[in-house]
Amino acid sequence: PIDSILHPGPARWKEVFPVANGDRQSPIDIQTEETKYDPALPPINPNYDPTSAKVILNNGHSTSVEFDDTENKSVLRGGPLNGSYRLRQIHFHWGASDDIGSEHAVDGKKYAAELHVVHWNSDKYSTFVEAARQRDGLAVMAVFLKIGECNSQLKKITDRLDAIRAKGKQALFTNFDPSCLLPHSLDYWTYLGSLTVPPLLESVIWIILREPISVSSEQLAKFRSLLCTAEGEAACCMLRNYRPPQPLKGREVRRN
Ligand SMILES: NS(=O)(=O)c1ccc(-n2ccn(-c3ccc(F)cc3F)c2=O)cc1
Ligand SMILES: [Zn+2]
Repeated sequence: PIDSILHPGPARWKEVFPVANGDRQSPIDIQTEETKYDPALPPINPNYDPTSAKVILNNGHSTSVEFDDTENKSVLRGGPLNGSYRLRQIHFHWGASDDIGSEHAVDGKKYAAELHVVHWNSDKYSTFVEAARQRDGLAVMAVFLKIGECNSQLKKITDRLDAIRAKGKQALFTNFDPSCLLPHSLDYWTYLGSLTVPPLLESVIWIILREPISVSSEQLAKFRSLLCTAEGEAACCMLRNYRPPQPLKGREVRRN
């Protein structure tokens, strides 16, 4: 199963998922001097209903908040997107220390962590799984987390992590609008890429917000105390879960 390949780490994923060496893999290191200003790019327009939030879970390689995506209650529109992309889940990536942890990098600089807000094209496709196999099927908005003040909005998540320490555990988590985790500015970079975790499908329109949000060192430590093992197994902490930057292979990165 996918879990067993996750453990050896990103270097061995290509043995099971040849697309790991594909032409539009993620994450990437964004060279800001090479990004192209596109005056035709409109603002992004997230519109989330807090009652869509359902559960917070530990899936063994990250923690995610899952949303009800059976109707168009929480959607992302605008930016590089054609039509509505329905919110499915949010999750995080982090590292073993505060100086690394993000998946995307900016001019070689990595942030302490990265939030991913995952959506699928509900105008053209009927399920997430179907959309995940299409070139324009998914849209993931990425937000960088930098070490600083305790983030009171993020506290709603970090305070629940002790209830889902073991892999497979979940807890009710509703009345949550992920817009509360977005920075003041919604300025972004955008490029065509992939899932950064197996099955590494090349179906993601990436929207990377240029302004980071803050996270305190103590909050970040709580993510690292999550376990990638189930209850009853020898405990193993989820110290890192980021994929390193992948070759750009001629792709363009645009900015609004
Ligand atoms: N880090 S990320 O690029 O945002 C990212 C990486 C991997 C996934 N991912 C992996 C498996 N799945 C998945 C879950 C349920 C399902 F029915 C089908 C999937 F592909 C998924 O959404 C989702 C998001
Ligand atoms: Zn992710």
